[in-house]
Amino acid sequence: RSLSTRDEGFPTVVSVIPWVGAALGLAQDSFNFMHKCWGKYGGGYKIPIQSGNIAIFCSEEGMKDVFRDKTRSFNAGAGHRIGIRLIGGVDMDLQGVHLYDKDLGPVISRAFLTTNGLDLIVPTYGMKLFEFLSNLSNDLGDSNRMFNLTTLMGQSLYKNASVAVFGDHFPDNTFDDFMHLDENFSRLMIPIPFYSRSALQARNRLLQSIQSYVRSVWTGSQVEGAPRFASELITALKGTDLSDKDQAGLLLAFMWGMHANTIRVAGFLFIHLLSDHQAFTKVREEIDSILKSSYADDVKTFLETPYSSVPRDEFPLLDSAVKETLRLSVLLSNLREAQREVEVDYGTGKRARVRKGDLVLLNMGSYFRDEAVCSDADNFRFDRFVSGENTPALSAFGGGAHMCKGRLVAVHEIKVLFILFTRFFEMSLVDEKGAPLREKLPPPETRSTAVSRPSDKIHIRLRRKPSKSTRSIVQGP
Ligand code: HEM
Repeated sequence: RSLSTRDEGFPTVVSVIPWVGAALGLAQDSFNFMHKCWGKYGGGYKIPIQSGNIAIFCSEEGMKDVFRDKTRSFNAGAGHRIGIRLIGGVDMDLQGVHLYDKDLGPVISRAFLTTNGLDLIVPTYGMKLFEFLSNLSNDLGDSNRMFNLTTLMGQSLYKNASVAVFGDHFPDNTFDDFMHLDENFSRLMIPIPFYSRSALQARNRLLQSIQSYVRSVWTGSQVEGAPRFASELITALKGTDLSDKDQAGLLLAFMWGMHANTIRVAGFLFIHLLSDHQAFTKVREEIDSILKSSYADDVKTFLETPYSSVPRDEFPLLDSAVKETLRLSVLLSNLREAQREVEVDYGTGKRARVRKGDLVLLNMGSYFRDEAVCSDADNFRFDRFVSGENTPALSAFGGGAHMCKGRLVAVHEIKVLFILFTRFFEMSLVDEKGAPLREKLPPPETRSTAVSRPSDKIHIRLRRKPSKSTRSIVQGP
Protein backbone atom coordinates (compact mmCIF):
# COMPACT_ATOMS: atom_id res chain seq x y z
CA ARG A 1 0.00 0.00 0.00
CA SER A 2 1.54 3.28 -0.99
CA LEU A 3 0.97 6.28 1.20
CA SER A 4 -0.94 9.27 -0.13
CA THR A 5 0.54 12.75 0.31
CA ARG A 6 -1.98 13.40 3.09
CA ASP A 7 -0.45 10.56 5.06
CA GLU A 8 2.98 12.05 5.04
CA GLY A 9 2.93 13.24 8.63
CA PHE A 10 1.30 10.02 9.85
CA PRO A 11 4.21 7.85 11.04
CA THR A 12 4.57 4.12 10.54
CA VAL A 13 5.97 1.93 13.33
CA VAL A 14 9.05 0.28 11.93
CA SER A 15 9.58 -3.26 13.13
CA VAL A 16 12.55 -5.56 12.73
CA ILE A 17 10.28 -8.36 11.53
CA PRO A 18 7.83 -6.72 9.10
CA TRP A 19 4.14 -7.15 10.03
CA VAL A 20 4.59 -9.75 12.71
CA GLY A 21 7.04 -7.91 14.99
CA ALA A 22 4.93 -4.86 15.82
CA ALA A 23 1.69 -6.84 15.91
CA LEU A 24 3.28 -9.28 18.39
CA GLY A 25 4.44 -6.39 20.58
CA LEU A 26 0.92 -5.05 20.53
CA ALA A 27 -0.62 -8.40 21.42
CA GLN A 28 1.87 -9.35 24.13
CA ASP A 29 2.29 -6.13 26.11
CA SER A 30 -0.02 -3.53 24.67
CA PHE A 31 0.53 -0.93 27.39
CA ASN A 32 4.33 -0.71 27.24
CA PHE A 33 4.39 -1.14 23.48
CA MET A 34 1.90 1.67 22.91
CA HIS A 35 3.38 3.91 25.54
CA LYS A 36 6.77 3.68 23.83
CA CYS A 37 5.16 4.42 20.45
CA TRP A 38 3.33 7.40 21.98
CA GLY A 39 6.65 8.78 23.24
CA LYS A 40 8.31 8.22 19.86
CA TYR A 41 5.54 9.01 17.35
CA GLY A 42 3.09 11.26 19.26
CA GLY A 43 -0.70 11.37 18.95
CA GLY A 44 -1.17 9.07 15.96
CA TYR A 45 0.74 6.39 14.05
CA LYS A 46 0.13 3.18 12.18
CA ILE A 47 1.32 -0.38 12.41
CA PRO A 48 1.46 -2.30 9.12
CA ILE A 49 -0.17 -5.73 9.29
CA GLN A 50 -0.69 -8.29 6.55
CA SER A 51 -4.14 -7.04 5.54
CA GLY A 52 -3.41 -3.29 5.72
CA ASN A 53 -2.72 -1.12 8.76
CA ILE A 54 -3.79 -0.66 12.33
CA ALA A 55 -4.11 3.10 12.85
CA ILE A 56 -3.62 4.09 16.48
CA PHE A 57 -4.67 7.42 17.96
CA CYS A 58 -3.91 8.73 21.43
CA SER A 59 -4.55 12.46 21.05
CA GLU A 60 -7.86 13.82 22.32
CA GLU A 61 -8.72 15.14 18.84
CA GLY A 62 -8.07 11.81 17.12
CA MET A 63 -9.98 9.80 19.68
CA LYS A 64 -12.96 12.17 19.61
CA ASP A 65 -13.02 12.08 15.82
CA VAL A 66 -13.20 8.28 15.79
CA PHE A 67 -15.52 7.86 18.81
CA ARG A 68 -18.02 10.42 17.48
CA ASP A 69 -17.89 8.93 13.98
CA LYS A 70 -20.64 11.14 12.56
CA THR A 71 -20.19 9.67 9.07
CA ARG A 72 -20.60 6.08 10.36
CA SER A 73 -17.23 5.20 8.88
CA PHE A 74 -16.17 2.75 11.60
CA ASN A 75 -17.81 -0.35 12.91
CA ALA A 76 -16.81 -2.35 15.96
CA GLY A 77 -17.40 -5.71 14.27
CA ALA A 78 -13.66 -6.41 13.99
CA GLY A 79 -13.20 -6.19 17.78
CA HIS A 80 -16.32 -8.21 18.48
CA ARG A 81 -15.23 -10.90 16.00
CA ILE A 82 -11.82 -11.28 17.70
CA GLY A 83 -13.38 -11.57 21.18
CA ILE A 84 -15.99 -14.03 19.94
CA ARG A 85 -13.38 -16.14 18.11
CA LEU A 86 -10.72 -16.24 20.82
CA ILE A 87 -12.97 -16.48 23.87
CA GLY A 88 -16.10 -18.12 22.45
CA GLY A 89 -14.36 -20.25 19.82
CA VAL A 90 -16.86 -19.09 17.17
CA ASP A 91 -15.80 -17.84 13.74
CA MET A 92 -18.28 -15.15 12.83
CA ASP A 93 -18.36 -13.32 9.53
CA LEU A 94 -20.47 -10.26 8.81
CA GLN A 95 -23.59 -12.18 9.87
CA GLY A 96 -22.24 -12.06 13.43
CA VAL A 97 -21.85 -8.29 13.26
CA HIS A 98 -25.49 -7.95 12.16
CA LEU A 99 -26.60 -10.35 14.91
CA TYR A 100 -24.90 -8.13 17.51
CA ASP A 101 -26.13 -4.82 16.04
CA LYS A 102 -29.70 -6.00 15.40
CA ASP A 103 -30.52 -8.48 18.19
CA LEU A 104 -27.96 -8.87 20.99
CA GLY A 105 -26.82 -5.22 21.38
CA PRO A 106 -30.37 -3.88 22.00
CA VAL A 107 -31.05 -6.67 24.55
CA ILE A 108 -27.82 -5.78 26.41
CA SER A 109 -28.66 -2.04 26.30
CA ARG A 110 -32.18 -2.60 27.68
CA ALA A 111 -30.83 -4.60 30.60
CA PHE A 112 -27.76 -2.55 31.50
CA LEU A 113 -28.39 0.99 30.31
CA THR A 114 -31.97 1.55 31.50
CA THR A 115 -33.05 1.96 35.11
CA ASN A 116 -35.87 -0.58 34.53
CA GLY A 117 -33.30 -3.16 33.48
CA LEU A 118 -30.83 -2.33 36.26
CA ASP A 119 -33.56 -2.43 38.92
CA LEU A 120 -33.97 -6.14 38.09
CA ILE A 121 -30.28 -6.99 38.38
CA VAL A 122 -28.60 -4.69 40.89
CA PRO A 123 -30.43 -5.55 44.17
CA THR A 124 -30.05 -9.30 43.52
CA TYR A 125 -26.32 -8.86 42.96
CA GLY A 126 -25.99 -6.84 46.19
CA MET A 127 -27.88 -9.36 48.31
CA LYS A 128 -26.05 -12.37 46.80
CA LEU A 129 -22.72 -10.67 47.44
CA PHE A 130 -23.77 -9.86 50.99
CA GLU A 131 -24.59 -13.53 51.57
CA PHE A 132 -21.30 -14.63 49.98
CA LEU A 133 -19.18 -12.30 52.14
CA SER A 134 -21.24 -13.08 55.22
CA ASN A 135 -20.37 -16.78 54.73
CA LEU A 136 -16.72 -15.91 54.15
CA SER A 137 -16.68 -13.82 57.30
CA ASN A 138 -18.27 -16.64 59.32
CA ASP A 139 -15.70 -19.09 57.91
CA LEU A 140 -12.89 -16.80 59.03
CA GLY A 141 -14.10 -16.79 62.60
CA ASP A 142 -11.51 -15.11 64.78
CA SER A 143 -8.59 -16.00 62.54
CA ASN A 144 -7.21 -14.05 59.62
CA ARG A 145 -6.49 -15.46 56.19
CA MET A 146 -4.77 -14.31 53.01
CA PHE A 147 -6.19 -14.66 49.51
CA ASN A 148 -4.86 -13.95 46.05
CA LEU A 149 -6.40 -10.52 45.41
CA THR A 150 -7.55 -11.09 41.82
CA THR A 151 -9.00 -14.50 42.68
CA LEU A 152 -10.97 -13.09 45.59
CA MET A 153 -12.28 -10.15 43.54
CA GLY A 154 -13.06 -12.60 40.74
CA GLN A 155 -15.00 -15.01 42.91
CA SER A 156 -16.97 -12.20 44.53
CA LEU A 157 -17.94 -10.60 41.23
CA TYR A 158 -18.18 -13.58 38.88
CA LYS A 159 -20.33 -15.77 41.10
CA ASN A 160 -22.73 -13.14 42.40
CA ALA A 161 -23.14 -11.00 39.28
CA SER A 162 -23.59 -14.13 37.13
CA VAL A 163 -26.40 -15.43 39.33
CA ALA A 164 -28.03 -11.98 39.33
CA VAL A 165 -27.96 -11.93 35.53
CA PHE A 166 -28.42 -15.61 34.58
CA GLY A 167 -30.41 -16.95 37.55
CA ASP A 168 -29.78 -19.58 40.22
CA HIS A 169 -29.09 -22.36 37.68
CA PHE A 170 -25.95 -20.60 36.51
CA PRO A 171 -22.95 -22.98 36.95
CA ASP A 172 -20.67 -20.86 39.13
CA ASN A 173 -18.19 -23.76 39.41
CA THR A 174 -16.93 -22.50 36.03
CA PHE A 175 -14.97 -19.73 37.76
CA ASP A 176 -11.48 -21.29 37.60
CA ASP A 177 -11.79 -22.09 33.90
CA PHE A 178 -13.11 -18.60 33.22
CA MET A 179 -10.12 -16.98 34.94
CA HIS A 180 -7.69 -19.31 33.17
CA LEU A 181 -9.18 -18.44 29.78
CA ASP A 182 -9.01 -14.71 30.53
CA GLU A 183 -5.41 -14.87 31.79
CA ASN A 184 -4.40 -16.63 28.59
CA PHE A 185 -6.23 -14.38 26.16
CA SER A 186 -3.04 -13.08 24.57
CA ARG A 187 -1.75 -16.65 24.14
CA LEU A 188 -4.89 -17.47 22.16
CA MET A 189 -3.88 -14.79 19.65
CA ILE A 190 -0.86 -16.86 18.68
CA PRO A 191 -1.95 -19.79 16.53
CA ILE A 192 0.45 -22.39 17.95
CA PRO A 193 -1.69 -25.20 19.46
CA PHE A 194 0.59 -26.31 22.35
CA TYR A 195 1.07 -22.68 23.43
CA SER A 196 -2.62 -22.28 24.20
CA ARG A 197 -3.64 -25.89 24.88
CA SER A 198 -4.73 -25.47 28.51
CA ALA A 199 -6.73 -22.32 27.65
CA LEU A 200 -8.50 -24.21 24.85
CA GLN A 201 -9.32 -27.05 27.27
CA ALA A 202 -10.73 -24.53 29.77
CA ARG A 203 -12.82 -22.99 26.99
CA ASN A 204 -14.22 -26.41 26.00
CA ARG A 205 -15.25 -27.18 29.58
CA LEU A 206 -16.86 -23.74 29.86
CA LEU A 207 -18.80 -24.27 26.63
CA GLN A 208 -20.08 -27.62 27.87
CA SER A 209 -21.22 -26.13 31.19
CA ILE A 210 -22.95 -23.23 29.45
CA GLN A 211 -24.71 -25.61 27.06
CA SER A 212 -25.98 -27.67 30.04
CA TYR A 213 -27.12 -24.47 31.74
CA VAL A 214 -29.03 -23.34 28.63
CA ARG A 215 -30.62 -26.80 28.29
CA SER A 216 -31.75 -26.59 31.94
CA VAL A 217 -33.51 -23.22 31.52
CA TRP A 218 -34.75 -23.36 27.89
CA THR A 219 -38.22 -24.89 27.58
CA GLY A 220 -38.24 -24.98 23.78
CA SER A 221 -40.10 -21.71 23.44
CA GLN A 222 -38.89 -19.63 26.38
CA VAL A 223 -36.45 -19.50 29.29
CA GLU A 224 -37.60 -20.58 32.73
CA GLY A 225 -36.36 -19.41 36.12
CA ALA A 226 -33.93 -16.83 34.78
CA PRO A 227 -34.17 -13.04 34.93
CA ARG A 228 -35.63 -11.17 31.94
CA PHE A 229 -32.21 -10.31 30.48
CA ALA A 230 -31.08 -13.96 30.30
CA SER A 231 -34.43 -14.90 28.86
CA GLU A 232 -34.24 -12.28 26.11
CA LEU A 233 -30.59 -13.04 25.29
CA ILE A 234 -31.07 -16.80 25.05
CA THR A 235 -34.32 -16.43 23.10
CA ALA A 236 -32.45 -14.18 20.61
CA LEU A 237 -29.68 -16.78 20.27
CA LYS A 238 -32.18 -19.62 19.83
CA GLY A 239 -33.72 -17.64 16.96
CA THR A 240 -30.48 -17.95 14.95
CA ASP A 241 -29.25 -20.91 12.93
CA LEU A 242 -26.10 -21.21 15.07
CA SER A 243 -25.27 -24.59 16.65
CA ASP A 244 -25.84 -24.99 20.41
CA LYS A 245 -22.06 -24.87 20.91
CA ASP A 246 -21.74 -21.60 19.00
CA GLN A 247 -24.64 -20.09 20.93
CA ALA A 248 -22.79 -21.03 24.12
CA GLY A 249 -19.66 -19.43 22.61
CA LEU A 250 -21.51 -16.13 22.16
CA LEU A 251 -22.80 -16.29 25.73
CA LEU A 252 -19.26 -16.94 26.95
CA ALA A 253 -17.94 -13.96 24.97
CA PHE A 254 -20.60 -11.77 26.60
CA MET A 255 -19.66 -13.12 30.05
CA TRP A 256 -16.04 -12.27 29.35
CA GLY A 257 -17.00 -8.68 28.44
CA MET A 258 -19.08 -8.50 31.57
CA HIS A 259 -16.59 -9.85 34.11
CA ALA A 260 -12.97 -9.72 32.97
CA ASN A 261 -12.51 -5.93 33.04
CA THR A 262 -14.69 -5.46 36.10
CA ILE A 263 -12.56 -7.93 38.09
CA ARG A 264 -9.33 -6.18 37.05
CA VAL A 265 -10.57 -2.68 37.86
CA ALA A 266 -11.98 -3.84 41.21
CA GLY A 267 -8.56 -5.33 42.04
CA PHE A 268 -6.81 -2.04 41.28
CA LEU A 269 -9.30 -0.06 43.39
CA PHE A 270 -8.40 -2.21 46.39
CA ILE A 271 -4.68 -1.93 45.59
CA HIS A 272 -4.78 1.86 45.31
CA LEU A 273 -6.92 2.48 48.37
CA LEU A 274 -5.33 -0.10 50.65
CA SER A 275 -1.88 1.28 49.89
CA ASP A 276 -2.91 4.87 50.70
CA HIS A 277 -3.97 4.99 54.35
CA GLN A 278 -5.32 8.53 54.24
CA ALA A 279 -7.38 7.93 51.10
CA PHE A 280 -8.74 4.66 52.48
CA THR A 281 -9.74 6.29 55.77
CA LYS A 282 -11.56 9.13 54.02
CA VAL A 283 -13.45 6.82 51.67
CA ARG A 284 -14.40 4.49 54.53
CA GLU A 285 -15.59 7.38 56.65
CA GLU A 286 -17.73 8.60 53.75
CA ILE A 287 -19.27 5.13 53.38
CA ASP A 288 -19.99 4.85 57.11
CA SER A 289 -21.47 8.31 57.30
CA ILE A 290 -23.78 7.92 54.26
CA LEU A 291 -24.96 4.48 55.31
CA LYS A 292 -25.75 5.95 58.71
CA SER A 293 -27.54 9.07 57.51
CA SER A 294 -29.45 7.60 54.55
CA TYR A 295 -29.91 3.89 55.40
CA ALA A 296 -30.18 3.82 59.21
CA ASP A 297 -26.71 2.25 59.30
CA ASP A 298 -28.08 -0.94 57.73
CA VAL A 299 -26.14 -1.92 54.62
CA LYS A 300 -28.90 -4.34 53.56
CA THR A 301 -31.38 -1.47 53.25
CA PHE A 302 -28.88 0.16 50.88
CA LEU A 303 -28.44 -3.07 48.88
CA GLU A 304 -32.18 -3.61 48.52
CA THR A 305 -32.82 -0.07 47.28
CA PRO A 306 -33.62 -0.14 43.53
CA TYR A 307 -30.89 1.25 41.30
CA SER A 308 -33.28 3.97 40.09
CA SER A 309 -33.69 5.34 43.65
CA VAL A 310 -29.98 5.59 44.53
CA PRO A 311 -28.51 9.00 43.52
CA ARG A 312 -25.57 8.47 41.12
CA ASP A 313 -23.31 10.75 43.16
CA GLU A 314 -24.27 9.30 46.53
CA PHE A 315 -20.69 8.33 47.51
CA PRO A 316 -18.68 11.14 45.83
CA LEU A 317 -15.23 10.15 47.15
CA LEU A 318 -15.72 6.47 46.37
CA ASP A 319 -17.05 7.42 42.95
CA SER A 320 -13.99 9.59 42.32
CA ALA A 321 -11.68 6.76 43.46
CA VAL A 322 -13.37 4.36 40.99
CA LYS A 323 -13.01 6.90 38.14
CA GLU A 324 -9.37 7.43 39.07
CA THR A 325 -8.80 3.67 39.08
CA LEU A 326 -10.42 3.41 35.65
CA ARG A 327 -8.21 6.25 34.41
CA LEU A 328 -5.09 4.32 35.39
CA SER A 329 -6.20 0.87 34.26
CA VAL A 330 -8.04 1.20 30.93
CA LEU A 331 -5.58 0.97 28.06
CA LEU A 332 -7.41 0.50 24.77
CA SER A 333 -10.76 0.94 23.05
CA ASN A 334 -12.42 -1.84 21.12
CA LEU A 335 -10.95 -2.45 17.65
CA ARG A 336 -12.84 -0.66 14.88
CA GLU A 337 -12.76 -1.27 11.14
CA ALA A 338 -12.96 1.52 8.54
CA GLN A 339 -15.95 0.94 6.27
CA ARG A 340 -14.70 3.47 3.74
CA GLU A 341 -11.68 5.68 3.23
CA VAL A 342 -11.77 8.42 5.85
CA GLU A 343 -9.56 11.20 7.16
CA VAL A 344 -9.01 11.48 10.90
CA ASP A 345 -8.07 14.84 12.38
CA TYR A 346 -5.70 13.99 15.24
CA GLY A 347 -4.26 17.40 16.24
CA THR A 348 -3.63 20.86 14.86
CA GLY A 349 -2.71 20.39 11.22
CA LYS A 350 -2.44 16.62 11.61
CA ARG A 351 -4.63 14.47 9.42
CA ALA A 352 -4.37 10.75 8.81
CA ARG A 353 -5.95 8.93 5.92
CA VAL A 354 -7.43 5.62 7.05
CA ARG A 355 -8.26 3.29 4.20
CA LYS A 356 -11.27 1.03 3.80
CA GLY A 357 -10.60 -2.20 5.70
CA ASP A 358 -7.90 -0.66 7.94
CA LEU A 359 -8.28 -1.26 11.67
CA VAL A 360 -8.36 1.54 14.25
CA LEU A 361 -7.47 1.41 17.94
CA LEU A 362 -7.69 4.25 20.45
CA ASN A 363 -4.87 4.21 22.98
CA MET A 364 -6.68 5.65 25.98
CA GLY A 365 -3.97 4.50 28.42
CA SER A 366 -1.37 6.97 27.06
CA TYR A 367 -3.93 9.78 26.77
CA PHE A 368 -4.92 9.33 30.43
CA ARG A 369 -1.25 9.53 31.45
CA ASP A 370 -0.58 12.73 29.54
CA GLU A 371 0.39 15.63 31.86
CA ALA A 372 -1.42 17.98 29.45
CA VAL A 373 -4.64 16.06 30.16
CA CYS A 374 -4.33 15.99 33.95
CA SER A 375 -1.51 16.94 36.27
CA ASP A 376 0.41 14.36 38.30
CA ALA A 377 -0.95 11.96 35.70
CA ASP A 378 1.04 8.86 36.70
CA ASN A 379 -0.17 8.93 40.28
CA PHE A 380 -3.41 7.74 41.87
CA ARG A 381 -5.23 10.69 43.47
CA PHE A 382 -8.44 9.31 44.93
CA ASP A 383 -10.24 12.69 45.06
CA ARG A 384 -9.13 13.96 41.65
CA PHE A 385 -12.68 13.90 40.26
CA VAL A 386 -14.17 15.94 43.12
CA SER A 387 -11.31 18.40 43.61
CA GLY A 388 -12.34 20.76 40.82
CA GLU A 389 -9.07 20.37 38.89
CA ASN A 390 -8.73 19.45 35.20
CA THR A 391 -9.85 15.90 34.51
CA PRO A 392 -9.80 13.98 31.21
CA ALA A 393 -12.52 14.94 28.72
CA LEU A 394 -12.91 11.34 27.55
CA SER A 395 -14.49 8.48 29.46
CA ALA A 396 -12.55 5.31 30.25
CA PHE A 397 -15.56 3.42 28.88
CA GLY A 398 -14.91 4.63 25.33
CA GLY A 399 -17.36 6.72 23.38
CA GLY A 400 -19.98 7.10 20.69
CA ALA A 401 -22.23 4.31 19.47
CA HIS A 402 -19.89 1.61 20.78
CA MET A 403 -19.31 2.99 24.25
CA CYS A 404 -19.31 0.25 26.92
CA LYS A 405 -22.87 -0.93 27.48
CA GLY A 406 -22.02 -2.20 30.96
CA ARG A 407 -20.57 1.07 32.29
CA LEU A 408 -23.36 1.77 34.80
CA VAL A 409 -23.50 -1.71 36.23
CA ALA A 410 -19.69 -2.05 36.30
CA VAL A 411 -19.25 1.06 38.44
CA HIS A 412 -22.12 0.03 40.71
CA GLU A 413 -20.81 -3.54 41.11
CA ILE A 414 -17.36 -2.26 42.09
CA LYS A 415 -18.71 0.32 44.53
CA VAL A 416 -20.98 -2.22 46.25
CA LEU A 417 -18.06 -4.66 46.42
CA PHE A 418 -15.84 -2.10 48.13
CA ILE A 419 -18.59 -0.95 50.50
CA LEU A 420 -19.31 -4.52 51.61
CA PHE A 421 -15.65 -5.44 52.07
CA THR A 422 -15.13 -2.38 54.28
CA ARG A 423 -18.18 -3.35 56.35
CA PHE A 424 -17.18 -7.00 56.77
CA PHE A 425 -13.38 -6.99 57.01
CA GLU A 426 -10.20 -5.33 58.18
CA MET A 427 -7.96 -5.59 55.12
CA SER A 428 -4.29 -5.26 54.24
CA LEU A 429 -2.16 -6.01 51.18
CA VAL A 430 0.48 -8.71 51.53
CA ASP A 431 2.86 -10.56 49.22
CA GLU A 432 2.77 -14.31 48.45
CA LYS A 433 4.58 -15.03 51.73
CA GLY A 434 2.22 -12.91 53.81
CA ALA A 435 4.65 -10.01 54.35
CA PRO A 436 2.99 -6.55 54.31
CA LEU A 437 3.16 -4.75 50.97
CA ARG A 438 3.82 -1.09 51.53
CA GLU A 439 5.42 1.46 49.23
CA LYS A 440 6.69 -0.54 46.30
CA LEU A 441 3.92 -2.69 44.88
CA PRO A 442 4.55 -5.25 42.13
CA PRO A 443 3.70 -3.65 38.76
CA PRO A 444 0.68 -4.82 36.71
CA GLU A 445 1.00 -8.01 34.66
CA THR A 446 2.56 -7.16 31.32
CA ARG A 447 0.40 -9.54 29.30
CA SER A 448 -2.70 -7.39 29.62
CA THR A 449 -4.90 -6.45 26.71
CA ALA A 450 -7.45 -3.62 26.81
CA VAL A 451 -7.43 -3.18 30.60
CA SER A 452 -4.41 -3.66 32.91
CA ARG A 453 -4.34 -6.75 35.10
CA PRO A 454 -3.08 -6.53 38.71
CA SER A 455 0.04 -8.50 39.52
CA ASP A 456 -0.68 -12.07 40.58
CA LYS A 457 1.79 -11.57 43.43
CA ILE A 458 -0.57 -9.25 45.30
CA HIS A 459 -2.58 -10.86 48.08
CA ILE A 460 -5.05 -9.49 50.59
CA ARG A 461 -5.28 -10.44 54.26
CA LEU A 462 -8.76 -10.40 55.76
CA ARG A 463 -9.81 -10.31 59.37
CA ARG A 464 -13.48 -10.37 60.35
CA LYS A 465 -14.89 -7.11 61.60
CA PRO A 466 -17.81 -7.56 63.98
CA SER A 467 -20.54 -5.10 63.12
CA LYS A 468 -24.28 -4.92 63.57
CA SER A 469 -24.66 -3.57 60.05
CA THR A 470 -23.35 -6.78 58.48
CA ARG A 471 -25.70 -9.13 60.33
CA SER A 472 -26.02 -12.49 58.62
CA ILE A 473 -29.00 -13.01 56.34
CA VAL A 474 -29.62 -16.38 57.94
CA GLN A 475 -29.36 -15.26 61.53
CA GLY A 476 -31.39 -12.06 61.09
CA PRO A 477 -30.83 -8.91 63.10
C1 HEM B 1 -14.84 -1.83 34.82
C2 HEM B 1 -15.35 -2.64 33.94
C3 HEM B 1 -15.43 -2.37 32.47
C4 HEM B 1 -14.58 -1.65 31.69
C5 HEM B 1 -13.30 -0.93 32.08
C6 HEM B 1 -15.12 -1.71 30.34
C7 HEM B 1 -14.54 -1.06 29.25
C8 HEM B 1 -15.05 -1.13 27.98
C9 HEM B 1 -14.45 -0.46 26.84
C10 HEM B 1 -13.20 0.43 26.89
C11 HEM B 1 -15.19 -0.77 25.76
C12 HEM B 1 -14.93 -0.31 24.33
C13 HEM B 1 -15.63 1.02 24.08
C14 HEM B 1 -15.25 1.66 22.78
O1 HEM B 1 -14.42 1.13 22.05
O2 HEM B 1 -15.80 2.76 22.47
C15 HEM B 1 -16.27 -1.65 26.19
C16 HEM B 1 -17.23 -2.19 25.36
C17 HEM B 1 -18.27 -2.98 25.80
N1 HEM B 1 -18.53 -3.37 27.10
FE1 HEM B 1 -17.46 -2.84 28.73
N2 HEM B 1 -16.25 -2.47 30.34
C18 HEM B 1 -16.49 -2.89 31.62
C19 HEM B 1 -17.55 -3.65 32.07
C20 HEM B 1 -18.57 -4.12 31.27
C21 HEM B 1 -19.72 -4.85 31.76
C22 HEM B 1 -20.03 -5.15 33.23
C23 HEM B 1 -20.47 -5.19 30.65
C24 HEM B 1 -21.78 -5.95 30.56
C25 HEM B 1 -22.68 -5.99 31.45
C26 HEM B 1 -19.80 -4.64 29.49
C27 HEM B 1 -20.25 -4.75 28.19
C28 HEM B 1 -19.66 -4.16 27.10
C29 HEM B 1 -20.16 -4.30 25.73
C30 HEM B 1 -21.39 -5.10 25.29
C31 HEM B 1 -19.29 -3.56 24.92
C32 HEM B 1 -19.37 -3.39 23.40
C33 HEM B 1 -20.18 -2.14 23.06
C34 HEM B 1 -20.41 -2.00 21.57
O3 HEM B 1 -19.48 -2.23 20.79
O4 HEM B 1 -21.53 -1.68 21.18
N3 HEM B 1 -18.66 -4.01 29.91
N4 HEM B 1 -16.16 -1.83 27.56
